[in-house]
Amino acid sequence: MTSPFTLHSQASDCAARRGEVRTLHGTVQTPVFMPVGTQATVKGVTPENLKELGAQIILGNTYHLYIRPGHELIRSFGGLHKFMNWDQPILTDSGGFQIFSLKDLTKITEEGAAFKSHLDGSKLFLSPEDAVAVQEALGSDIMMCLDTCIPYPATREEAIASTDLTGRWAKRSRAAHKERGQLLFGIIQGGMYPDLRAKAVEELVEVGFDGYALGGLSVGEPAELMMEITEEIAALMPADYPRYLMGVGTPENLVEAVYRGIDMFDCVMPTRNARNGMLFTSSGRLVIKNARHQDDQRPVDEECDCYTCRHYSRAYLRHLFMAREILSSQLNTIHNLHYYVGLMARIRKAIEEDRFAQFRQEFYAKRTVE
Ligand SMILES: CCOC(=O)Nc1nc2cc3nc(NC)[nH]c3cc2c(=O)[nH]1
Ligand SMILES: [Zn+2]
Repeated sequence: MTSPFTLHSQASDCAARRGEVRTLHGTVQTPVFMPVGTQATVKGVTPENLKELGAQIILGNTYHLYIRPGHELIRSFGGLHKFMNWDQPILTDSGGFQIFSLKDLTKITEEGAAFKSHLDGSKLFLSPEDAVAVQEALGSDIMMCLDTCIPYPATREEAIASTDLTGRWAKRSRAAHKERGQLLFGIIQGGMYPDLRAKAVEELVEVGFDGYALGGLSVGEPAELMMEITEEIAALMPADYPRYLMGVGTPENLVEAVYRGIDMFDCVMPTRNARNGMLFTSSGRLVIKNARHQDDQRPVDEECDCYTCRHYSRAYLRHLFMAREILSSQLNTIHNLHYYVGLMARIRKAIEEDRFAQFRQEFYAKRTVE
């Protein structure tokens, strides 16, 4: 197994590292934040907007695309890149998380997951092999194994049963994946039990993947617990392979997880919060509908050079939001994604210059809660 990951520099005073992941559609500089594009679009922005704000790689969602428009249709267009006009890397999740979040609609057996479509209630089934086949049809650069995401809290027995099943499914996913340049990542479960997670790492490394993801976190557990598990398990994940923390997180979560050795992140927060009028800035969060922005001529963030901050005032963005204008989502999303992608660029530079621990101090010093 040759690793797609190259380590450029390791921080001298913490686990943070600067690297790159080679994929079919290009090399991704890490640490990296991946905007979420669930239904073959990052909601509210075009691929050109994404390139301008610096996005390197985006997430597609297997479950949603399987349900609609269907992976065979997308295959007939030459895959997801062509279908959505995005020619840079795409990571597709197995959809496991979405299927299991429809929990009352899902039945898990050794064979796979039987579930009802959230669109029309029709009965569907995905085995680990099916999930790989769907992602191969989509042509994603990084595929994820079908896994079972353990809810929080879960008993040790539940965690053991679910983690062991995820391990058997990972073996089947690896066997089903024909080597065509697409990368396949394994997902570490284990609930909030470090010994179960350590065992899961060992088993997945034994099977051999192109990268390893920490699953089953950011599922409602306290932030401290998420960081404890991340710290302990990241240290056990192969240092010469990409480490991906799924579904995380706030800007603070990203800084803390990079500090503990994580390379890759995805989260709906910057895009979803943008549509709800919650904007990220270098000094904290800003709620645009707040009356105090009504006649404020300043941009969202004076330190931001995104398209939105270069052309529009807080007053205008508040007006668009109050009027429920479509442009509100577009401009707010451009700003929030620029903030997240820009934060990762500043983190990469800090690690290159071996001053990440200092960067982390300064990052907190500036955050006065708005
Ligand atoms: C992105 C890879 O996803 C998968 O294929 N399965 C999976 N997805 C998750 C997504 C998550 N999002 C959050 N919080 C917002 N936690 C997550 C966990 C998983 C997971 O365990 N397994
Ligand atoms: Zn901005």
